[in-house]
Amino acid sequence: LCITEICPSCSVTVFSDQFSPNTTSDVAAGMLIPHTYPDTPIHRQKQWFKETFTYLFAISNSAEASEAGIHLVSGWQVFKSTPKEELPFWSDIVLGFRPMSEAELQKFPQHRFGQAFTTLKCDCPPYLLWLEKRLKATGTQMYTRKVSDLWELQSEYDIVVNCTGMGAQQLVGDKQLFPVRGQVLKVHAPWVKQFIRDGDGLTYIYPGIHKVTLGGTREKGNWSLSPDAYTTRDIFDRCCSLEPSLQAAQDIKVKVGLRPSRQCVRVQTEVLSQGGVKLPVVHNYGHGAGGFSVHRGTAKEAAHLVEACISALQGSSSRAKL
Ligand SMILES: Cc1cc2nc3c(=O)[nH]c(=O)nc-3n(C[C@H](O)[C@H](O)[C@H](O)COP(=O)(O)OP(=O)(O)OC[C@H]3O[C@@H](n4cnc5c(N)ncnc54)[C@H](O)[C@@H]3O)c2cc1C
Ligand SMILES: O=C([O-])CC(=O)C(=O)O
Repeated sequence: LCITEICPSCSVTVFSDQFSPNTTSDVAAGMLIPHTYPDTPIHRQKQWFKETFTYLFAISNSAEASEAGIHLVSGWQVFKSTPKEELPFWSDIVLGFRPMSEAELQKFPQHRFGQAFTTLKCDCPPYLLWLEKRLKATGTQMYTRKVSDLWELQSEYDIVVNCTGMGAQQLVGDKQLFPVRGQVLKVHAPWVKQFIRDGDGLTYIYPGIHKVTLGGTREKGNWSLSPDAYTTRDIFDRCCSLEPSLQAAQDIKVKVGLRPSRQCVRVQTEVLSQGGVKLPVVHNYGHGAGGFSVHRGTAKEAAHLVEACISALQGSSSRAKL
């Protein structure tokens, strides 16, 4: 979508072996709370988050909000002891960030410190379907197809953009990319209106428009997409200890996804070459646990890399195909 906005003269084709609701992004809670990428400079991560927050905040204030599944949500991040970094880098981007009061902390007898703020949440899959609709409206073609080698696209396309998430491990042999398995529950508990996140990142309660997401797990190197019954019970118990009213939650569904994790998101141009023929590839994958929080920022940066590739394609047809 960003490419169609930044490079409007391009024709864009999307190939994917899975579409919504069968992607990792469909499993996510979709909360805008960044995760830090250790090898990406903080100013770049902050810029990605700011662009994403600004973009979604505008949608949340528009008549599109409910179809797009974007809404503001207030709540608390609570800690058993005061964290080293009391002010995270994103504290001036979310709204109304402040330390929790003693009165608020009384709700969490096992926690000593907390941060209250308002952020945005994307409800998935509605947000993904809304994006798909907007993309189709630009004339973009979408096909179900698994790409086994980027070079197979060379004869038909001038530039390839690789947004394959965990699939990049096989597709481009990226050994720095690893899965971090996450299991979550989606439950019916419409009285829960505030988000609650344990600062250790393991337990969270995120109310969406129709369902509340209860999490979670972080299992590095585990490729299993099968729900685990013991883990379901454990997540439920942990969430009930933060919000006891969840004991009355109904209609519990279990979902599992593999976070495409890396020390840094790979937003980068690479020029493949075979027998003197070149194929520019713009990579945009490796968003780990924070893809929703930075998706618009990384997509815009990738689209600017595409723009630069188009400028570099001198002598080729004036109408670049992606
Ligand atoms: C349990 C859980 C909770 C999460 N909660 C949050 C949250 O609250 N906030 C947040 O910011 N992030 C969250 N995340 C992280 C977020 O889900 C990911 O960062 C994000 O979904 C990654 O998006 P992606 O488009 O790169 O990958 P995907 O959604 O996996 O999309 C990749 C696409 O590429 C396709 N593909 C792959 N290989 C090929 C190939 N060879 N040929 C053709 N197509 C291919 C796939 O079919 C798929 O459609 C969570 C993740 C999990 C698992
Ligand atoms: O950590 C969170 O708050 C939710 C999330 O992004 C994840 O489970 O990956």
